[in-house]
Amino acid sequence: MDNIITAKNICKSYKIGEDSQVVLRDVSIDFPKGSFTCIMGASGSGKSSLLYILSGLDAYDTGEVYFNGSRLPDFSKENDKELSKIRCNNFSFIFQFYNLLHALTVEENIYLPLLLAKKDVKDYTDKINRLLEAVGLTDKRNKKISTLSGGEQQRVSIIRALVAETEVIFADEPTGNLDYDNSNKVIDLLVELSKKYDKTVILATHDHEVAKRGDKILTLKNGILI
Ligand SMILES: Nc1ncnc2c1ncn2[C@@H]1O[C@H](COP(=O)(O)OP(=O)(O)OP(=O)(O)O)[C@@H](O)[C@H]1O
Repeated sequence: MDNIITAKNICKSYKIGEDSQVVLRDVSIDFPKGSFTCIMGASGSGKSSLLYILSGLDAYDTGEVYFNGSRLPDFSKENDKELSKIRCNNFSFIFQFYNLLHALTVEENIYLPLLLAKKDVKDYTDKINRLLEAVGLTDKRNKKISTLSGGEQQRVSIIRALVAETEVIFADEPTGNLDYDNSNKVIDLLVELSKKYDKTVILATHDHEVAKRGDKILTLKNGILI
C-alpha cells in the first residue's frame, strides 16, 4: 500500500529561555493511504506536537516529513505560502481549539474551507445536510457559533473537516468534549471516511475505546513511539 505520509527520524524540542525540553525522540512512522491510525499516550507525551509536525503546522529540529512521496517544505516564513496551499488542498484539521469564527453561523463556518478551495458550495448541500443530521445539529444550522456549547462547536469543526473531502484528516482529541453517543457518531463518520472513501485519518486520543476503532494504535511514551 502507498504511504501518503511518512515521517523519518523526527526530533523536536521546545526551548524555554536557556532550557530545552525534548518532546519527540527519533520518531519514524508511515501512514498508508486510507489507513486510520490512532496515537495514544499520556498528557504531555507529544501527541499534539507530532500531529502539528506531520501536518506542516510546526517546525522540528531534525528529520523529514513526506506527503505523497515529496518532502513537505520546512515550516518557515519563506515556505508559508507553499505550505498553506498544501494544507488547504490536502489536509483537514479537527483540533482542540476549533478555529471556528464565532460571529458566523454554523453553516457559514462549514462553507469556509470550500470557499477557500474555490469550490461551489451548492454542490455540497446534500452532504452537509446529511452530516448535520448525523451529528444532531440540523436545528443549529443558522445559529451563531457563539451561542453553541463546547460539544456542539466540536461537532461543527468535525463537519467542516469532513465536508472539505481532503485526503488526510488530522484529529486531536476529536471526542474530547462529547458524550458517549456523540463520540460514537463522530468516530463512525471518521471510520466511514477511511473505509468507504479511502481517506487517511490520523487521530490522537487518550480514550482507549476511541483508539480501538482505528486500524492501528501507536503509543507515545516520553517522546518515543512504541
Ligand atoms: N509551544 C510550546 N512551548 C513549550 N513547550 C510546549 C509547547 N507546546 C507543547 N509543549 C510541551 O511539550 C510537551 C508535549 O506536549 P503535547 O501537547 O504535544 O502533548 P500531548 O500528548 O498532546 O498532551 P495532551 O494529551 O495533554 O494534549 C508537553 O510537556 C508540553 O508542555
